[in-house]
Amino acid sequence: MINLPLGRFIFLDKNMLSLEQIRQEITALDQALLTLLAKRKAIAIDVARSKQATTKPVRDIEREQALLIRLIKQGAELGLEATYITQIYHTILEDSVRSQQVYLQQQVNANNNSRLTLSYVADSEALHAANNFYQQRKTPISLAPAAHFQACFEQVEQGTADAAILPIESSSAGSINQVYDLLQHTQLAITGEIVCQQNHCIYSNHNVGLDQVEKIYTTPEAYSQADQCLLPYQDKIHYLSATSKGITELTKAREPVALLASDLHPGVEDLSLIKAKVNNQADSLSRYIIVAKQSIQVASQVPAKTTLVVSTGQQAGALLTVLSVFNQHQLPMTKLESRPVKGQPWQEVFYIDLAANLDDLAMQQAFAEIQPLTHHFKILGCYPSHEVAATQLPSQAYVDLSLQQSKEQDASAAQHPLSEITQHQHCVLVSLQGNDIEQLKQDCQQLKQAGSHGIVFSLEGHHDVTNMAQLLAELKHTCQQLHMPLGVAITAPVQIDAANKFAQFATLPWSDNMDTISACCNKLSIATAVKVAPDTAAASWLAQCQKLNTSGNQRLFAYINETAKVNDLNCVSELTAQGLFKLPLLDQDAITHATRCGKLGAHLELSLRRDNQGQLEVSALTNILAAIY
Ligand SMILES: O=C(O)C(=O)C[C@]1(C(=O)O)C=C[C@@H](O)C=C1
Repeated sequence: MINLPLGRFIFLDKNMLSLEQIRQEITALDQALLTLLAKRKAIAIDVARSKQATTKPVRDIEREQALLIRLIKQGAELGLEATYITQIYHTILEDSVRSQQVYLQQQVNANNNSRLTLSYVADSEALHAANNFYQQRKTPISLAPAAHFQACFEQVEQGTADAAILPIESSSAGSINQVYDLLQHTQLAITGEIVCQQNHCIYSNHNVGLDQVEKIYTTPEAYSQADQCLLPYQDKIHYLSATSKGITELTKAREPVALLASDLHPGVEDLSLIKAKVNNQADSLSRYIIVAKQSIQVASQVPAKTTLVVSTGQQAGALLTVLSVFNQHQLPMTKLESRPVKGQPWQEVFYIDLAANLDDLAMQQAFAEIQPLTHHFKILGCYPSHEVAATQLPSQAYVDLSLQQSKEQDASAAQHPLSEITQHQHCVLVSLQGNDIEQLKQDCQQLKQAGSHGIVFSLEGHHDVTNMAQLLAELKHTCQQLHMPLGVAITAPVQIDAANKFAQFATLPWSDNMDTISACCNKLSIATAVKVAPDTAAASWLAQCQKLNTSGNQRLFAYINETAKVNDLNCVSELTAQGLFKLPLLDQDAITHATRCGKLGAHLELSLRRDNQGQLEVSALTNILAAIY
């Protein structure tokens, strides 16, 4: 029998009570939870005060890891899943870090929380980002809508607004050139950044499919973030200068028409959602900057970014010389953008973001060194970095936790077919195969309950494009509902289009015919892991790796079968150390290391099979993959 969490038994007892009574109990529990969360948040400010005195950085990753491990252990005793705990605590810790940063920033900038007039382009999702940002700072805002980005700059320069929020880049469509060009000449300073997730969706005035709509309205910016899904409907696309105009068109039209818009755009909530999350990339992030007349200081405990603009002239190696100064002072560059200079054909200025505080000694030294190397050099601002990356646990911690838990499990639970997953519940991808979608849906549900983090569906034997698309569309839907990533194991080029459309990552077998594998990788737009062949000679490793590296897929990984010979591992490690094997290699060491750096989560891949009686069984550990999706 599956080891049911304790909570389920309590739930059965509660069936004896009326729904009303149970809901009252839930309401009381929620109230108690909120009171505790508010207390925790208040204590975070005490921590910030103590850090102000000791100048310790706000973030303490080791403390967070220890806290998560302790909570996962305590949670397991209470029947709570590890993923449930880590998800909740990532949110709590993010809020704690942000609250501390806001407090420390207010100390160094003497912020009095008085009302601020914020300029923004009226037709944009920026408002949503700004509301969250200023709410956290307990700063009330009045809005000053502007018709375009230039008007935002003008309002702040002329004093009719205190600050402006402007989009600067999106992770799927790149930089917003107009805003970069306006930064070239402004006297304003960048005082903040906001990064937020954006989902583009298709809305309509009728509840119909895309085939039935006559027109699809979009702005060029929105289109560039979701063009792949609209390729079959090119003749229906109508461009508009603003999404709000599209909303007006949809309200006016009698016939079915559609609009591509961000789900954060005001007004979309009154339309029918006909296709959700159509972004070319699953996670589409938008980055905004805040500009104001006065630059700000960033407290030394808070991670900072500094943005500057330089021009170097066109002599050979000029930009390289400037960038190498940052390298020598170990100042990480997070963004480099070039823009043409108006009136000077083929001359360019470079915008550089550095992950460092302007007051750092290394920054001051670097700036002193680069000034003589540049024609033009201006600091656009130093501001708190918005990103608070969720702390990952080292994979060894997961292994220790599952070993400890498996020891504590009674013998009958250990014999359950899915107990292999339960034992590794924090780090498992399960591969499964088949044709029967109902059966597959059930399997996914069981796997989720047993603690699997995701699915790798084997496409072996699937060649019919239409059937494959139908099956994967359903599987994707099921996995989305279960919050599990869907990967596919590709065995033939005909499966690639469906993989790109429905899966979050793909695995490919290593093959002697590297041209075919390389061609597959080239066409895959999702993260792709290529399984490493056993017993390969060093020269052949290199040749294969070079082929893959020229495939054009930027999210390519090699991964090693756990049963690979020690010889293979040594050979690849040696070549990697010499800088010859350039594909990121996901062996156990790499995963542990990456997880420690908070970059990748470790996942073990198990296989799900059915025995002759149709009983589920999980094979022993087969592969090790990292969370590349
Ligand atoms: O203990 C600290 O140093 C804190 O700042 C508190 C806290 C937390 O909220 O638990 C928040 C941020 C740190 O990264 C670690 C823990």
